[in-house]
Amino acid sequence: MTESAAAGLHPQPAASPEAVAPTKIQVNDLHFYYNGFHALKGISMAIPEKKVTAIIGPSGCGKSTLLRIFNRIYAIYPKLEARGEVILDGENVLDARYSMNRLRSKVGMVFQKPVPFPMTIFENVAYGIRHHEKLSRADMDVRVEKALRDAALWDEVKDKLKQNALGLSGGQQQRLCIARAIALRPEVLLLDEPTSALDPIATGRIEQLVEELKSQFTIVIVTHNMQQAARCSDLTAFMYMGELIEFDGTEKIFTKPSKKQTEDYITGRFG
Ligand SMILES: Nc1ncnc2c1ncn2[C@@H]1O[C@H](COP(=O)(O)OP(=O)(O)OP(=O)(O)O)[C@@H](O)[C@H]1O
Repeated sequence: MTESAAAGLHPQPAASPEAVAPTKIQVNDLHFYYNGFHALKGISMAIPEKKVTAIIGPSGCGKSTLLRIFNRIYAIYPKLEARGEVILDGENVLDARYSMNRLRSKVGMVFQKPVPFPMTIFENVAYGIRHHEKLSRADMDVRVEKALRDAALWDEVKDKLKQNALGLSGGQQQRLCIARAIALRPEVLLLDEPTSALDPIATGRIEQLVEELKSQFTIVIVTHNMQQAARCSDLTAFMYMGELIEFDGTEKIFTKPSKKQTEDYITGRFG
């Protein structure tokens, strides 16, 4: 733990019923720099296991940056730098000795725009599994079916598994991307504005899916849509200009926030 976190300079949010769950990811005094630009400033938070944590805040406040640090996407760019700790199950994933392969198998990510690979629906799911495990054909069939069922897509695609995934609708493509991520059996699922390219019906389907998946995964979702955060998360973090302003149970954030900045944002006074 860093000195400032150890000294309690970044106190954890007050205990709320939602927060009473084991911590899956502990963030300690996290700072992030884009080529010298200080994008995250001393973030500390405890993300509970098998709950949905939403990250909200105005454009440019650092939501996506924070999410991407959880699976170290930035590490491929030489001038980007993270300081502090992101402890996943007791180990700091920012430590260069923490293997990228291991991190990717524990932490899955789904992006804003669904990007299926230009291959069959079946192969989209099987491809990543093959990279990590050697399965028999029969076992692979079972794994792919389970991932597609868990992503609530199986019934719609079971008769066209050999068709190109690019022929699916946007909402189906996003559920396929979720299937692809969960097929690797991650423990944490990161969703970066997963519905911003979708219509309201497809959005509702994904929100319902998030609710169903939280019994199996720890989910962190970045969203611009406050109604979405209110509908589908247990905890909500409000960020502003690279700082974590408030982090608490979603109901409390939306009905009785402790900070004026949070209240101004959720009541639409800025942002
Ligand atoms: N590749 C980059 N290089 C330099 N600065 C960046 C880069 N990516 C993001 N930033 C800056 O870091 C800050 C945080 O960006 P980030 O994308 O995390 O915000 P966000 O809250 O997710 O925004 P949005 O809601 O618009 O997606 C912004 O000031 C942004 O301009």
